[in-house]
Amino acid sequence: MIERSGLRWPAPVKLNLCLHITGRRADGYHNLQTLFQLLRYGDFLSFRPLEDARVFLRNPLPGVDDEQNLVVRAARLLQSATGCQKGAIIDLDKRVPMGGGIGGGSSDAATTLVALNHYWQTGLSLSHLAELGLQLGADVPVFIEGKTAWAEGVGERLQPVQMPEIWYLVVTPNCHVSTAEIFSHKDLTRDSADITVAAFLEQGGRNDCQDLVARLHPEVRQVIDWLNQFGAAQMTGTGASVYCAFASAEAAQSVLCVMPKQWQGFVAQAVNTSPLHDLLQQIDDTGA
Ligand SMILES: C[C@](O)(CO)[C@H](O)COP(=O)(O)OP(=O)(O)OC[C@H]1O[C@@H](n2ccc(N)nc2=O)[C@H](O)[C@@H]1O
Ligand SMILES: Nc1ncnc2c1ncn2[C@@H]1O[C@H](COP(=O)(O)OP(=O)(O)OP(=O)(O)O)[C@@H](O)[C@H]1O
Repeated sequence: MIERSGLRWPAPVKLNLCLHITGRRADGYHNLQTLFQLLRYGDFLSFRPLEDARVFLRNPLPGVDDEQNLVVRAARLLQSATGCQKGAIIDLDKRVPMGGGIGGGSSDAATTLVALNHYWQTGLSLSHLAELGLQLGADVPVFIEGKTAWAEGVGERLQPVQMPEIWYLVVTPNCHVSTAEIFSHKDLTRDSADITVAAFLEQGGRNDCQDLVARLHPEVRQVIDWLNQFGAAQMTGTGASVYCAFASAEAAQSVLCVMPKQWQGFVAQAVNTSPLHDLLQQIDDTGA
């Protein structure tokens, strides 16, 4: 175990390069097909392990009770799944918009499971951690497995895919879209035909939630229309963020520079391997 103080654990975000809803399960959850594209951009966490079972979050999030924070919930879940009696003081450097459809909270949870599994020496495999993480959210497993991937089921059946490491501009309007509300809306399209990953790679795909979200939240429509001037804009997850691909960082940055000020935006590179896994590799290489 490495206990270097100041080790910063990345929690990268994702884009859904398509989101096809193919059916509704008996428990109300939806089966989907999506391409999870990981980005080199996200939150950072640091951990100080404790010899007793207390879990502290040093910087609470506005509007989120510490016990509801996915970071604390992930730590408690690992304790209860393994019987581990250790704890941690956790620093969360929150950089990404909350509730934006880019999986920020899910990625924080995934990084917490992976990091505490390391510090507490609980010895779970990544696939066991991914299975645990699914209890916290449908987007958690992909961040634990750490590969850009084609996903089925509710997002837990993952097949790594190599995608071009191009650049994305991601724009988040100032409105909140509830994932549960969109998935339970009567007008949501739930009968998309299953396609193969090869068909997606050849023809691309769409986001089945996009038209509904844009109708319910006109600001999302405005972002789509604005970004469409520069390329093919698409919404990620259930919104509210919208993205557009660029061949270079400079091209994406030049559009960010003229973005209306009422929106938040960032430019990030697409990556096939999560920065979290780059760090794990570095830890391995330096002889943990
Ligand atoms: C839209 C996506 O972001 C695509 O990556 C995910 O499918 C959503 O993942 P998430 O935010 O981790 O969602 P969860 O916290 O698991 O679920 C939030 C709510 O959305 C609905 N939900 C979510 C995922 C799914 N496949 N079907 C659903 O019906 C459920 O009502 C659930 O109560
Ligand atoms: N560490 C956390 N970071 C962000 N949100 C959190 C966290 N813990 C709990 N939450 C709650 O989860 C909600 C959704 O957060 P998140 O940023 O993951 O949404 P999202 O980007 O839409 O995710 P997804 O794409 O997985 O649907 C927030 O509105 C907040 O109430």
